[in-house]
Amino acid sequence: ETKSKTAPAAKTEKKNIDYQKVYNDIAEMLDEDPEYDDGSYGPVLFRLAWHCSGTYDKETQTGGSNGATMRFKPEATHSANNGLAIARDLLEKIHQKYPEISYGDLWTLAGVCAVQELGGPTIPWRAGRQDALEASQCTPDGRLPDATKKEDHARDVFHRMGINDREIVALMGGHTLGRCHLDRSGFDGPWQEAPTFFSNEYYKALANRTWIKKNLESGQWQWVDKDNTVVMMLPIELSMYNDKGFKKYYDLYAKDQDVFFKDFAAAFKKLIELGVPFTGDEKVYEFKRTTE
Ligand code: HEM
Ligand SMILES: N=NC(=O)c1ccncc1
Repeated sequence: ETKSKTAPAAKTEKKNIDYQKVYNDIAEMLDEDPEYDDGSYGPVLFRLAWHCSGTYDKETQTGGSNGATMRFKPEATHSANNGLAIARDLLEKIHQKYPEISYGDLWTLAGVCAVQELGGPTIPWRAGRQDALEASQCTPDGRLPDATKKEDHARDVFHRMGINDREIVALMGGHTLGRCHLDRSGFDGPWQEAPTFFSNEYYKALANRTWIKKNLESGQWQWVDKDNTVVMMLPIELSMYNDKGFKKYYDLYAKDQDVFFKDFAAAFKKLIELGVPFTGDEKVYEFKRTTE
C-alpha cells in the first residue's frame, strides 16, 4: 500500500492560525440544530475524528489523520463512513472561514472539542497534519472494525494501529456518546440514556444491564437491555466485555470515572496523532472555550 502524496510540509504554525477561535466556532456549532439526533452534532464530529485516524497501519505507516484522505473516494463513500459527510460538510463551513487550517487538523480538533464540550476530559491537541493531494490507497476495508465480529478482530484492528488492550477498552468508552442509525450502519440506538454527556456510563451499562438479542429490520442483530430496549450494544462489544484480557479494564472504568477520563484522554490523543509527521516543536494546546 502506498502513502498518499501530501502537500509540501508547510509548517502550519507559521500560518498564524488562531486555533482558539477555530475551537470556539466549532463549540458554537455543536448545538445549532436541536432537532438533529439527540440535540448535538458532537457525536458525529467525534466519530469523524476517530474514523479519519483509525485507518493507520504501523507496519506500512499508511492511513491515519495526516492527509484527511476521507475527502476523496473510495474512503468518502465507503459504507464504514456512512453518515460522516454530515460532519465533513459541517466543518467545511469552518474551513471556509479558516482556509489555512489543514482538514486533518480541523477534523481532529473538532473531535477534541466535541468530547470536551460534552463533559469529557481535556485532550491535549497540536497542529501539524498536511492535506493529501489525492486519495489514499488504504480504504477502510479491514482497517476500521466490523461490529459483527468478535474480540480477536478488535485486537487485530487496534494492535495494527499500535494501540494496546488497555487503550482499546478506554477508546471503546467513546460509545458513551451518540447513537447507531439504521440507515447508516444497520444498527439502532444509543449505548446509554444520556448520549450527549461524556461519562463512564458506557461501562456501567455493560456491567449492570441484562442483555438480550434483538433482530433488526436491516438483517443485523444487536444486544438490547431487557428492561429498556432502547439501550443497545453491538455484537462485538459483549464479546470484548467478556474477554479475559479486556474485562479488568471494563470493570476498572465502570468503577472509576477519573481513571477512565485520564486513560481516554491519553489514548485518544495517541489515536489522532498516529502517523502525523510532527517536528516536535509544535505548541500543545489544552483548549477551554472562550468568548472573545
Ligand atoms: C470495536 C470498535 C468499534 C466498532 C465495531 C464501532 C462501530 C460503530 C457503529 C456500527 C456505529 C454506528 C454508526 C451509525 O449507525 O451512525 C458507531 C457509532 C459511533 N462510534 Fe463506534 N465503533 C467502534 C469504536 C469506536 C471508537 C474507538 C470510537 C471513538 C473513540 C467510536 C465512536 C463512535 C461514536 C461517537 C459513534 C456515534 C456517532 C453518532 O452518534 O453519529 N467508536 N460505532
Ligand atoms: N465507530 N465506528 C463506526 O462508526 C463504524 C465502524 C465500522 N463500520 C461502521 C461503523
